[in-house]
Amino acid sequence: MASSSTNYPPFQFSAKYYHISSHGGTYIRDSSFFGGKAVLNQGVGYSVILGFGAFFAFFTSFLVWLEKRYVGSRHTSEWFNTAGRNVKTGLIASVIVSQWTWAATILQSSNVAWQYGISGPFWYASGATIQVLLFGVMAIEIKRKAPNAHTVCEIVKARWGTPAHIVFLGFCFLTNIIVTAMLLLGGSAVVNALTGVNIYAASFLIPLGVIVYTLAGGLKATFLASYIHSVIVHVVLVIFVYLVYVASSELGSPSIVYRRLLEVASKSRSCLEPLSHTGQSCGPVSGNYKGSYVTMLSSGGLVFGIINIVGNFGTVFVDNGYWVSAIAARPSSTHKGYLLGGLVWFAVPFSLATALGIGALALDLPITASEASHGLVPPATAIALMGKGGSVLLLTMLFMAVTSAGSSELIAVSSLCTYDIYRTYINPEATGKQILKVSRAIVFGFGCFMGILAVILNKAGVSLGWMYLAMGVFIGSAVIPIAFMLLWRKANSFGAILGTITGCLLGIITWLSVTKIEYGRVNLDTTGRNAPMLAGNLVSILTGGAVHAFCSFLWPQNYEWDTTKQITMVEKEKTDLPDEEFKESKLIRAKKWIIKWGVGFTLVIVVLWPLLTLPAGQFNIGYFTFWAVVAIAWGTIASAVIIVLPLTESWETIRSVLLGMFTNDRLLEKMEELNSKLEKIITAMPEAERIYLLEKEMAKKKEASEVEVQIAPA
Ligand SMILES: NC(N)=O
Repeated sequence: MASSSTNYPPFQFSAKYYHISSHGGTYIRDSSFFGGKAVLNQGVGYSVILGFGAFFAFFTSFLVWLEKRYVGSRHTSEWFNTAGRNVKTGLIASVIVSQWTWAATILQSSNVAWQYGISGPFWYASGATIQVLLFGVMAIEIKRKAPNAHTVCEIVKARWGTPAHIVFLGFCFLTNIIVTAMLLLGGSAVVNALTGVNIYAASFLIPLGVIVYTLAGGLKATFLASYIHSVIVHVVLVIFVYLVYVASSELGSPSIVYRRLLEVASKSRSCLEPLSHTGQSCGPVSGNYKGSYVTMLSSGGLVFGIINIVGNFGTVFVDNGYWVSAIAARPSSTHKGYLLGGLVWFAVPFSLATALGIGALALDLPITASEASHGLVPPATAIALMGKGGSVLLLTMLFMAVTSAGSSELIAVSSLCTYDIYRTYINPEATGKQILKVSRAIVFGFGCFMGILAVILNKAGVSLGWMYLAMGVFIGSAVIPIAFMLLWRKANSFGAILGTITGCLLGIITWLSVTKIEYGRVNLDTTGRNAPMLAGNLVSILTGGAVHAFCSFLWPQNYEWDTTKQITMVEKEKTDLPDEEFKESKLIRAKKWIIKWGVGFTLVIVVLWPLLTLPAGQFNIGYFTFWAVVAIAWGTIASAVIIVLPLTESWETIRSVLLGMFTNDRLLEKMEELNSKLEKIITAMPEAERIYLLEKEMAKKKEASEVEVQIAPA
């Protein structure tokens, strides 16, 4: 029960996070959860980083080798950078999920749950799902308007020329750098907190395994690895969700979690020193209806939601990685892959943070604001509920997220450098071999740069939470111009350049000015607060779009995508896809489909769903239980789909590989295939058929006469 006395811990269930002062017998809340002490030893940390890294480097390279040997993929530069443009819905969805599951998805979503209660995970998930759903429209437009492109910037250059190309190349690189920085900041902070591995060593070692398997197999290796990473992330997600709401002896049911959430936020709770410390969660939540954690009426949650929407438009639309995945997809799969990927991904922040972030509050853990913003809420809950096992599970999940998203960033940067710098400005006649060599050199170079960048940011004291909120200020201005590029024929080059640059500059000026006006000083702490971040994010994205639209109305380009359709491949690949796949009428139908479902789901998850929750005010126990059941069900169904679908879809390929590995049947099948192809070619050419039949006849006669010679007595 709550108490205003300092002689008792406020709740029995969290008494272990209080200690008795050495003089005077008063209870003091622990000043932090981790207290600088690692739960696991360094050996475990190094084993996870190096062991998993080495395992995936070996395993995915092996899978790619199997595919080459038994399925017959040719390892050209096109294959390295586009995976043959033939990837099916399930694998594309799994790639999107793993590419979009960052360290922040696991860590920052629980941080906002810890700050704002149930609205935090909801706004994290919905505010970062809609971009993926809507990108499905862009994905289908790439197939229609730039079917041979390798990167987004190739399309920019083909439509708007060199100056725009250089500007957008800069923004795309900035996006890759920001995303990579967040991956390593979150990854190194958690590895350091859980295992004591030096934070700088972790920053350098985490990218190592990723570099190796990306080098070995290019995009296809990252796709195969992504599937395995997605499976592991989802299995661990389901474990944690069931642990908090079903199985744990400390929590274990929505009703217990609900009651605890009311108790820890109650007005009567004393939050004075030493029963709580500045920055720890204690008592009513400022900005929430009735100070409650169980309400969607949260001003902080809503502001975070808006910042989240803006920032994530930048990190999808301006991240070449999503364009590369769309390019790699087969035309009939691309839009469905993005829709399915978005809906499955929703579960990762929503279900996981509704479990681990809300769980941290319900357990009344003495987490500090600094620990939370460095991403340590989920590991704290995992440790509190499962001890060392929980921290190993969380570490594994996080490592999977960081490495698979990291490898997609490596490929994104490598294809930009290769096609947009090397092939465009240095060696336009580059052969496939040269392209492949440059792609690999960039993967290695950027991988090393990732490590150095993380060390610099860690030294500067930048946290994952700060970076996550600031990303939209820097790159948001490029979002609308990039979307216009494929969607609006009037959109002109001048407006795209002007809008993108002025939007970014005005966004940064607004962000820093609001910080100065509101808080009087500009530093990492004050610039990271909600009000300046909201202003900077909104000004950046809206200015970019408004300036571009204004200029395009004044001087419309009236473009018909003829030059984007002329972008060429390096090696002309033979495609296994039927012509039907590229039919304009089919692609138009696909576009209508994704507009209907993408926009429909967007409206449901950012407008309808939150509106429906408002009349509930502070949730009652039934409403909260329903909310928890939705989180459990979404997590479970999404996990089942993303694990099973890619397997069933690729069953033929898996069967081929297994047959090839364990029997000679595959060899015989291949020979039969070859034979029938040869026959088809020959029957299509009457002259060749005549010679073929003549030679066959002669061979028969020769064989018969040899037999006669052998039978005839000497
Ligand atoms: N990918 C994100 N925004 O978690």
